[in-house]
Amino acid sequence: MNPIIEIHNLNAGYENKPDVLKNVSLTVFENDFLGIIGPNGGGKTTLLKAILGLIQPVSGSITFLDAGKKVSHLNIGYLPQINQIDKKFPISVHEVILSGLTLRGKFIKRYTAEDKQKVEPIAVKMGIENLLHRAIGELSGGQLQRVLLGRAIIDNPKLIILDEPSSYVDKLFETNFYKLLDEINKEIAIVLVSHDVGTIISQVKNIACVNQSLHYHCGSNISQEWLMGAYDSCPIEILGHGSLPHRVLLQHDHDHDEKE
Ligand SMILES: Nc1ncnc2c1ncn2[C@@H]1O[C@H](COP(=O)(O)OP(=O)(O)OP(=O)(O)O)[C@@H](O)[C@H]1O
Repeated sequence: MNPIIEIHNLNAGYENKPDVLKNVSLTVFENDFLGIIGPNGGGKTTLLKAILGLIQPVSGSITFLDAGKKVSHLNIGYLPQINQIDKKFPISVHEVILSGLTLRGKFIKRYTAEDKQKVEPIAVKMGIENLLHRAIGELSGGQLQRVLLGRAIIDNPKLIILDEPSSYVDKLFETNFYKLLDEINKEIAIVLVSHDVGTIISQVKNIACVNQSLHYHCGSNISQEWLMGAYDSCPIEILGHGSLPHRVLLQHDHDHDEKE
């Protein structure tokens, strides 16, 4: 498997909190489906921001690769948490999907007719072609999620990053959404952040737990027992949640097991 992102000994954070991520190393592969879990405030979003270039590393490196060769840039689609979207903003589904196309390198910063033609096939793929002219304020949470997914993939990215995609949608939408992600994953690598460990277990190929440092767990065939063993230094609260195992990682400290 070819790596597309290699992170080595990354230290990153914010001006007033520079040590959110400590010594983080991680590889994301072509067609990977990597689940990122961890407690609130553990640094999951900060890791995504570092990958997206929204914050600069204090030290360490993030390298992008294409067919084994280092490249300066990787085309990454991002699907934000839907509570970050202002649904009152007067914009149509068509416009939101179109806005995922980068205008980088274009002399005239305007979408062409050719660009606009790319929207409909994406909407068909997402099953929202009948919503193209609706305002986003008229959509359900699940429909908006699909619109944002369409926006994330329209520019043919190598990787899409999804931050908590199943929050605020019901179980049926969630199941259908993950079927869609499986389809997309045949062509595009996915990094998925979720608090729902049950969802992560049933969907992803590899898992990373971020809590200042990062623990990587390779493989998709993860049993409850495996998870308990792998996280023996992290208190995990087990909750009943339909037929899926559902756990919440409580605040824990990876420095502790590194010293052992
Ligand atoms: N812009 C910022 N400036 C300063 N500190 C920040 C900033 N954004 C996040 N933090 C802090 O960095 C730490 C990690 O936050 P981050 O959002 O990466 O965690 P998370 O794992 O994504 O959390 P959650 O699961 O709650 O979304 C937290 O202590 C948070 O308060």
